[in-house]
Amino acid sequence: MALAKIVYASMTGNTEGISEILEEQLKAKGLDVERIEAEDADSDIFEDADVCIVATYTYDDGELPFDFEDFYEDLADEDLSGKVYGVVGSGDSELYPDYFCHAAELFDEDFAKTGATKGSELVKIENDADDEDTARLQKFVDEVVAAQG
Ligand SMILES: Cc1cc2nc3c(=O)[nH]c(=O)nc-3n(C[C@H](O)[C@H](O)[C@H](O)COP(=O)(O)O)c2cc1C
Repeated sequence: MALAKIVYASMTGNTEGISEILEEQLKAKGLDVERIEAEDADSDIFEDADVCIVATYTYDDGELPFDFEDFYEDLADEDLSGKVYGVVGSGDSELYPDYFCHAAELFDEDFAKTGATKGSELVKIENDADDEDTARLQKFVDEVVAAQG
């Protein structure tokens, strides 16, 4: 069975909630799923995964969460060819219009350097996921799963 790993950082719970929705949706598609907090993830965490997902909020005017800094620095050096990736961001476009979900954009760019296949476009969510966002996440999961070889 294919293995999906979701690495996430969450300070106030919004991204954690998003990661839980993703877990549920991926399991419903028949995948094994592991959800790992960024602070517990080494850069080689995706080595045994078929589907690699990062979910992150953005901090301090476009910055990565502190817990993701080391992981992010090393990600582009990993060889993830043959795997599929997808990124989901949570942010606040009203308070931070110029940096909305910027950390998620950074991850999306870096994953492209790993040789992995982009399974779906980046999903940006306004704070916590509502029903509409859950439907967008379902589309994201459907596409990511379908992109596997
Ligand atoms: C100090 C601070 C800075 C933030 N900076 C940004 C930002 O630059 N861009 C953005 O989209 N959201 C920004 N946010 C909003 C958070 O990313 C957003 O509330 C997110 O849902 C938090 O996720 P979490 O509940 O998983 O911690 C900031 C929030 C705080 C408290």
